[in-house]
Amino acid sequence: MTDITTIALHFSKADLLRLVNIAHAAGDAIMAIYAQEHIAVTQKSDESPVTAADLAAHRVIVSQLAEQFAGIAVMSEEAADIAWDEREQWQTYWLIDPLDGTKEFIKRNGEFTVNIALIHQGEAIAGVVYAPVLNTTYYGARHLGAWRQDGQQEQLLQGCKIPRQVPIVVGSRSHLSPDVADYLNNIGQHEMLSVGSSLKFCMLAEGKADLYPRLGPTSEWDTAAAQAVLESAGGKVVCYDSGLPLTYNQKPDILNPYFIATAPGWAK
Ligand SMILES: Nc1ncnc2c1ncn2[C@@H]1O[C@H](COP(=O)(O)O)[C@@H](OP(=O)(O)O)[C@H]1O
Ligand SMILES: [Mg+2]
Repeated sequence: MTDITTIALHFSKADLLRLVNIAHAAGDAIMAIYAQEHIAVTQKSDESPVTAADLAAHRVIVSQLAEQFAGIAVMSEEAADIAWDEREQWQTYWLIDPLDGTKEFIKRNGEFTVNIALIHQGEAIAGVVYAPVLNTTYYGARHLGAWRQDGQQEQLLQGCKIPRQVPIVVGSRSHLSPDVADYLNNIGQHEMLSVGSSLKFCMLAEGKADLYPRLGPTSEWDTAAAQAVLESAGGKVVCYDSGLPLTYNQKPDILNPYFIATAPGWAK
């Protein structure tokens, strides 16, 4: 067994807390830019926005991962130009979105996150999602569980203990698609919450919502860390068409298929 496989298969709570510290360091870099009066925004080739905060967080994460978990490949939203020929060989790698919810960051509503996931054989097996403005961190790993940390306090995530009569659905604040609107018309009575970034998955993990239908585009780095948190809490993320779990690095295209994420205990 190689060292890398050992890390993936024996990922410990101590390893997870090291990842949390890396996400917090990236959050500090983001907040230094958030505090500035003017935030310069550049459009990427796909017309999505990028700021100095995305790039600063990327650099912090990549350098600290290399220091603390040497030898594991990294794919980041901010360094995604890696040929399929090369990455299809990867059994284990870090998949990161240094700043998910860039539009929310620009709007300064706090609903943006740092995301670091460990992918092993196509599955998101560990992940950290940190919302620096909210001072809240969600983290989890398969076979360990999932937690929420506010300051020093840590709470185990297990979804909602008592099923709700009227389900709460979460959707994107900035990218709600017509397909989601159609889906919602067909699910009967529900309450709708609009939230930016990967926080939506975390709300399912902590029992604040029941369902997150994403019938619109996302990339693999948008979902991996939060999927790891949600699944470690007992929830699910499945492809809308196939009903199979959402997987990573199984195809050249980095876009995810449409998916449905559900809270622990969701049975409808
Ligand atoms: N047309 C599109 N193609 C690919 N990804 C898209 C997209 N529209 C939105 N997204 C993704 O949705 C993410 C934001 O999620 P939400 O809408 O749930 O807040 C964005 O992450 P970034 O902010 O990291 O770019 C972006 O990657
Ligand atoms: Mg993103």
